[in-house]
Amino acid sequence: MKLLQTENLCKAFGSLVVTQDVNLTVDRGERHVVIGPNGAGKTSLVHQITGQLIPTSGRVLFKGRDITGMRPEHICQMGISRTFQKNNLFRSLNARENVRLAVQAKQGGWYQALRGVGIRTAQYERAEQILEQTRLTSRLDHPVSSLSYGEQRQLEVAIALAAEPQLLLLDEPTSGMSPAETEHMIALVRELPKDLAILMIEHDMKVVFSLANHITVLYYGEVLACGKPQDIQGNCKVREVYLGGKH
Ligand SMILES: Nc1ncnc2c1ncn2[C@@H]1O[C@H](COP(=O)(O)OP(=O)(O)OP(=O)(O)O)[C@@H](O)[C@H]1O
Repeated sequence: MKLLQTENLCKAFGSLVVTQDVNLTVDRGERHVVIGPNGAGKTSLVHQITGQLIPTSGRVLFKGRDITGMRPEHICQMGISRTFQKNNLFRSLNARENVRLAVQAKQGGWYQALRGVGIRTAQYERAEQILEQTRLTSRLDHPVSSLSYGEQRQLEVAIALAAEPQLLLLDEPTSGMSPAETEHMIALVRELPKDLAILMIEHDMKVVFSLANHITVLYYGEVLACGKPQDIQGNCKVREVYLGGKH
């Protein structure tokens, strides 16, 4: 059974069809990157998987269960977590507190918050482990507002990991980054546990070919091609509409 499967997924905003019969699968541990020109429907596709958008038709299956149209919190609890194109951090809190709150949310929110100091200590320990995993140990006590842009994006990944996902969705994790920050993010993603599946939207071809073991190309909401990186690189249609273009 596939970890994630979309079946003939369609989404229209009025007469604008942004997802058309998309069939996509992700296996456990797969590093799957979705590419496509601006406006191809990549973010809309991810929003339908994570419940931010309800598909017009078709289904999303996670571990064989139909999750189509479920609420985002419920989908997250089931094992899919995500980052966004723009970050969602508590800017006045430090990195450790941001991640601890995410750990607390995973453990049951307010009920757990009332259960005392022992629980909170364990949450801080878990937050520190995740921040080490995302290369932010030296920034534990720094407020978000003092972190560099690249570090803030790393913190977003840390918060998504706090939900202990089996599938992590990263929406343009390197957009706006300097070359050095991009290299750092590539290394961080490479170091994530091998059994964690990742579905990533990315424009930077260096990042795509550094990380992907599977690529889906979207074009006007449809899957233009799907396969291993070497197949995509050699695909004439893809080269014509995408890789050979300005992207
Ligand atoms: N809520 C909405 N209402 C109407 N149209 C929308 C909505 N959200 C997205 N769209 C349109 O859907 C199309 C696909 O947008 P989407 O953001 O999914 O593309 P994308 O491939 O992620 O683009 P980019 O690479 O620029 O982020 C665009 O034409 C966009 O304007």
